[in-house]
Amino acid sequence: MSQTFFQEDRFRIAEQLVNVSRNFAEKGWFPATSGNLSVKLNQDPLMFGVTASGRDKESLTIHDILFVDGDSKALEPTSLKPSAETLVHAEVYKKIGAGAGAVLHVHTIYNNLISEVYAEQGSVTITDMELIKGLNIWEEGATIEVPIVENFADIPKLAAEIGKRLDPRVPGVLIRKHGIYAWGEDVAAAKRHVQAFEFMFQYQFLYQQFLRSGNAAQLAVANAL
Ligand SMILES: CSC[C@@H](O)[C@@H](O)C(=O)COP(=O)(O)O
Ligand SMILES: [Zn+2]
Repeated sequence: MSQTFFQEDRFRIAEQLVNVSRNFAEKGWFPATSGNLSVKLNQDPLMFGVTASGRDKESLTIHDILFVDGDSKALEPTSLKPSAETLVHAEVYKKIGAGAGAVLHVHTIYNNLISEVYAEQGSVTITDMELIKGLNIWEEGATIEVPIVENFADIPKLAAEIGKRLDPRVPGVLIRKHGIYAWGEDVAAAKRHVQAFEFMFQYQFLYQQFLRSGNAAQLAVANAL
């Protein structure tokens, strides 16, 4: 990769990350500086732009993005520290290849709830929802299994466990009581995937709660009258 290409792309990439960061921050998907974002520059050798650790995503700027290699080492001198979870991004890029051009990580109430409710099963099954098409899965009545991994504090271990569970058809992995990592071939696709997952997690959690509340039985009786 030439230095010119790198210089031209870094600005474009940083701007894309800032835009998606502001959008998700408005939804409250980055509480307490949580979350991290990246865009791939090159697959082999791996190079990507990633958010600096501990940044408030509501006020992210292009100066909060640094460029790293597959071992999370900065590609150029910088005072910025890469996200503590940079190795997870690298793992997704290495394992998914061309299908992962951007990786987005958010912490939300519903992805945390759903990851805990289905933790013992090791995955959450989502079936026959229109927004599965938002993941670019078009078959009628499709079913997906979103993997759930334990929230290991050891990041190399966390990255390795995520790597073992990746399914190229399903562009996301939940971490138990932590959040989701989702990816796509570019930032727009990764953003769409995060939105689709979050919608489906919220629906699934609330629907299960509705079924357990007894309202479903009342509704069935009312419909039968
Ligand atoms: C502020 S708690 C969240 C962190 O522990 C981590 O999970 C996270 O998502 C952000 O880490 P960061 O190093 O800022 O990229
Ligand atoms: Zn996190």
